[in-house]
Amino acid sequence: MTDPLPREDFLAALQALSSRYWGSHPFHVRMHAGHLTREELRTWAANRWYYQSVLPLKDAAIVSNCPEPEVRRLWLERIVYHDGAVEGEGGREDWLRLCEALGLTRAEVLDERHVVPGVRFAVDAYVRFAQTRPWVIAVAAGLTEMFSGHLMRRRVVDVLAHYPWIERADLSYFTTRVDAVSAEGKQAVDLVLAHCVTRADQDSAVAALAFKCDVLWSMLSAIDHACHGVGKR
Ligand SMILES: O=C(O)c1cc(C(=O)O)c2c(n1)C(=O)C(=O)c1cc(C(=O)O)[nH]c1-2
Repeated sequence: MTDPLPREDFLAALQALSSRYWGSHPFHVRMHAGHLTREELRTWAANRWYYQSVLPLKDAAIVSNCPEPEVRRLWLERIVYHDGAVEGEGGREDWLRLCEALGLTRAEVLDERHVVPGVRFAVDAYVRFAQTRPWVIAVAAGLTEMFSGHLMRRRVVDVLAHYPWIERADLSYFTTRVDAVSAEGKQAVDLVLAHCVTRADQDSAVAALAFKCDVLWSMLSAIDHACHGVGKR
């Protein structure tokens, strides 16, 4: 059997996947350069809504597969973060407010009429992954959060600079999320490093993170195609 990687090599193998992260996807590049139309931003927001809306289902799948009470306790906070402790609060609500600021009605976001098949397929694959794989491997898939803090910070600056009709308050999803996502990324990486102790588990964790990078990349490709009239039903 192959020896496990030393902790720093395992961490480096995970971090090396940042090159496959959706930060460099052409759609994000165009967004950050100010090249998207209002209609394209609306298509993005309505489609990404589908990702936002299923994150609690993904996290609940991790909780349901995890025998460790201290991990379950930590992970429940993620569900509450997105769903809010009460109606009208939380990440979900902040995303809906962003959609409204971009000119979408709540009803057309909630009924998912703009969600294209490629986005649904990619996002559903992420939920299915969490339902069917060991909890720590599903946690490893979420390690894209390690890369997202930097991207979100840039997004707020770039969007405010290039789309003058968008106000800072409209971006509260990102301004609120940015610290939480960095803390969650740190928490998740510590769990993965502590619980993936065999080489086989380490390899599965790296493969899980590569899979998640592909999920995110595929989502944006489907959104990009939809903006060009391809892939819409
Ligand atoms: O704006 C972004 O670029 C971005 C990326 C990611 C990510 O990398 O998965 C997440 C988020 N945002 C996010 O807001 C979020 O709540 C989140 C949860 C997860 C996850 O896999 O559990 N990723 C992300």
